[in-house]
Amino acid sequence: KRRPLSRLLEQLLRNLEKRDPNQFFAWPVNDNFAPNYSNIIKRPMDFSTIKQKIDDNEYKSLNCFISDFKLMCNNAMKYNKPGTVYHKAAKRLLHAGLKQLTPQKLRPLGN
Ligand SMILES: NC(=O)c1ccc2nc(N)sc2c1
Repeated sequence: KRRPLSRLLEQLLRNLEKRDPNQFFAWPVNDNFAPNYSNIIKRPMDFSTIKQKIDDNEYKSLNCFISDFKLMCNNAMKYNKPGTVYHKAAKRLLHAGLKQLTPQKLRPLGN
C-alpha cells in the first residue's frame, strides 16, 4: 500500500490479530452461532472488516482505526456474559491492544 497510513494500519492490525489466537474476532459474528446477536449488537465489527476498510482507504486517521478496534472488543463484552471465554478474550485483547496503540503515559509535569 503506497499510502503511509494504510501501511501503518496494516502493521498495527497484524499485531492486534496475534493477540486473538482463537480467532474469536477474525470474522463477523453469525446469528447462527451467537443467538440474537444482530438484535443486541447494532454496530458489528471484526478484524476482517477492519482489514477491508484499510484496503478501501476508509480510515482517515489512526483514531478512527482505534475506534473500530474498541467497538469490536466492547461488542464482545456486551454480548457475551462476564466469565465466558469470549468476554475474557475481549477484555484481554482490548487492554493489550490499547497498550500497543497508545503512547507511554505522559510523565507528570516536572519529571
Ligand atoms: N466475537 C464474539 O462476540 C463471538 C465470537 C465467537 C463466538 N462463538 C460463539 N458460540 S458466541 C461467539 C461470540
